Amino acid sequence: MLGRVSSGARGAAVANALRLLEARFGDVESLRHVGDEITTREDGELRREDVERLLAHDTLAVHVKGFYPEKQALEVADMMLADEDVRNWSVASGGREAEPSDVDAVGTPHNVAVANDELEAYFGNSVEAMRKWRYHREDGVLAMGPMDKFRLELDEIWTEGCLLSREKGGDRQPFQAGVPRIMRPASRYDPARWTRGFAHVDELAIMSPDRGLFSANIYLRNAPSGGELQIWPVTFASRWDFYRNAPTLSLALLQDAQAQAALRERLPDPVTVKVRPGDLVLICTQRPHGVRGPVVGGPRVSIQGFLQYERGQPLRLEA
Ligand SMILES: O=C(O)CCC(=O)C(=O)O
Ligand SMILES: [Fe+2]
Repeated sequence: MLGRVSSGARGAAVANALRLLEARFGDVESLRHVGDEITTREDGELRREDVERLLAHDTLAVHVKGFYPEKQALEVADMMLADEDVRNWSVASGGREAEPSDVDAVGTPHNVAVANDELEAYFGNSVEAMRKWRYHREDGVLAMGPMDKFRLELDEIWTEGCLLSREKGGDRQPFQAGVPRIMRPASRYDPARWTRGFAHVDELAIMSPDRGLFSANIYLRNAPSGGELQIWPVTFASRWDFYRNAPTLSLALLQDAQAQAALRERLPDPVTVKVRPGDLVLICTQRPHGVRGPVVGGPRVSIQGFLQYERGQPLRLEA
């Protein structure tokens, strides 16, 4: 009888097979994205045709300038910076201990709640956490938060609409639509720390036109220097393209200076998106992307939500 192979041994064997495959057939250059890079809208309108192009991987990003009023974006950013519930967005990657990341979150992102076994608190607080940014101004007027506007308008324009993801069991509580992200200048220079920004994927998977993981970011306040969104223009839509380049692509899961340097050397140069307070940018998070570092001179504030896409189903927003 054959002995059972331990999952660790199997993992190592698979990794080795993929390394051999890449040495023989890998060709990152062949993944270079063809077609449009950034779809930019100057009029503040989120359009169905633009979302369609993003989901079909015809464009690297949809950039809607002035989606949310700039003055209000700065006001909401100040509320976020003053919030007491700030925590570091650290999650373990590549089977390693959780490491501090260069991003703070206001409240708790879902993946952090999973890693820390805090799902009960996450779902107990998700509605309240969203309503924080839907607020009464001093003049008594009710203001809609940036993610509120995005959810409403995406629901209006998208064929199957847009919903919040919901808890599987329990009370079927909603996920949060978005989590505020704060990036601050490094408090000290640490030569061991990678400062150019973390080029990463949030999910490592073949880019299918039928399903995928996307994200919506609404920018609320910029740092004086650094903080642009960068996207590496590669598309891997077939199994063959994916597996024969898998060892290189998987470097985008590691927040490690050596892996980051190797990844940047092998990928084509990134496309840089300059954003202003109030801009909305939609991307596919399976394609390497990151925030250009170092962030210098002041904090960068944004709010981010993930969009789960499955053809024929409503889009699902979660964070
Ligand atoms: O903050 C940004 O500009 C990028 C955020 C990000 O990594 C994402 O949306 O997946
Ligand atoms: Fe990301």
